[in-house]
Amino acid sequence: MNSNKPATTQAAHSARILDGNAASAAVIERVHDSIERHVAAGGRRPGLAVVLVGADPASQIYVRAKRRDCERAGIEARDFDLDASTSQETLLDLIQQLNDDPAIDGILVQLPLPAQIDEVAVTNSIDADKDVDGFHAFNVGRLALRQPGLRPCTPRGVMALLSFHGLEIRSKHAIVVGASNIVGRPMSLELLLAGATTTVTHRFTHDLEDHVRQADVVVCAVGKPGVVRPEWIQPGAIVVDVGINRMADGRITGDIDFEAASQRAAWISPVPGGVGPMTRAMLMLNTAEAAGLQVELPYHPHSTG
Ligand SMILES: Nc1nc2c(c(=O)[nH]1)N[C@@H](CN(C=O)c1ccc(C(=O)N[C@@H](CCC(=O)O)C(=O)O)cc1)CN2
Ligand SMILES: [Mg+2]
Repeated sequence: MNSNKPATTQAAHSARILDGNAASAAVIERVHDSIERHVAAGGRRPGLAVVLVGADPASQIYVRAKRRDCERAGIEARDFDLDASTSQETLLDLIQQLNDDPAIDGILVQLPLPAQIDEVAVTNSIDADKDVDGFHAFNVGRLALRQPGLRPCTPRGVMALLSFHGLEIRSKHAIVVGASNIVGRPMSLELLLAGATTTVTHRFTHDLEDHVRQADVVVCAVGKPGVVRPEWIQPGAIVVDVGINRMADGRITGDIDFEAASQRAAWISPVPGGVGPMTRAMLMLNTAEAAGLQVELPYHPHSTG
C-alpha cells in the first residue's frame, strides 16, 4: 500500500496536501484508544465480519489492508473468504447468521460481487445496525433526511479529511463528479448536510467544464484518468480525488492530473495517500460506533446544516 509516491512530495507545488495517511492514522489511534479503554473496563472487543467473495485482485488488496487496520484498531476481524462461484442464497444465509451473532458488531461485504449475486439484495440484507459500510437503503435514507446513522465510508472519509485539515465548507459551492451509489450520491448528501451548495454531475451532464469552473470544492469520483482537466480548476479551489486507476505498470493514479492541478488548487488530495486510507479509517470508526462506543475524533466534524 502506498508504495509509490508519498503524500509529501509537494515542494514544487502551490497546493497544500490533504494528507490521508496522517489523518487516517490519527482516527485509527483514537478508535484504538476508545476500544482499549472499553476492554480494560470489562467490555467486549468489537467484532467485524470481513466477507470477500472471489479473488478480484484489487478487492484482495483492500480487504488485506482492512484486516490489518482491524489489528491496529483493536477490532476482532472474522474472515470469510468465499469462492467466486458462491450462490446468492449461500451468501444471504451467511449474512443472516452474522446478523444473529452477538459477537459481530459490523458486517463488511467487499464490493464488487460476482455477476450471479445481486449487490442491492445483499447490502439490504445486512442488519442496518451492523451495516458499517453504510450502504443499506435505511442508512442512506437517514443521511438524506439529516438523521445520519452509519454513513458510507468514502464520503464520510472525505468530510473527515477536510475537517482534519481545518477546512470549512459551509456555503461553499461544491461539485461532485460521478453519481455512484457508493461514492457520488452519498457524497452529495454529506456535502449538503455540511451546508455546501452542491452540484452533482454524471454521465448525462452537458458542459462538465462549466460546472467545474464554478466550484470552490471539486470531488471527483469517476474512475477515469483525465475526466476533470486541471485547467478547469478554479484558482484556490479544494480538490479531492477519489478516483483509483491502475496503470499498466502497476502504479495507481487518480482522476485528475495531480501535478498540473496542484498549480491551481489551494488544497489537493493525492492518489495514493488521500481518500483511500480515509475510507478504511471510517470503516474502523463505524465499527466502533456500531459497537456502541463513542470515539473522540482528532478533528472537529463539520456541523450539520
Ligand atoms: N464493501 C465495500 N466495498 C468497496 C468500498 C467500500 O467502501 N466498501 N469502496 C471501494 C474500495 N475500497 C474499499 O473497499 C478502498 C479503495 C482504496 C483503498 C486504499 O487504501 N487505497 C490506497 C491505495 C491502495 C493500493 O495501493 O491499491 C490509497 O488510495 O492510498 C481502500 C479501500 C470499492 N469497494
Ligand atoms: Mg466506500
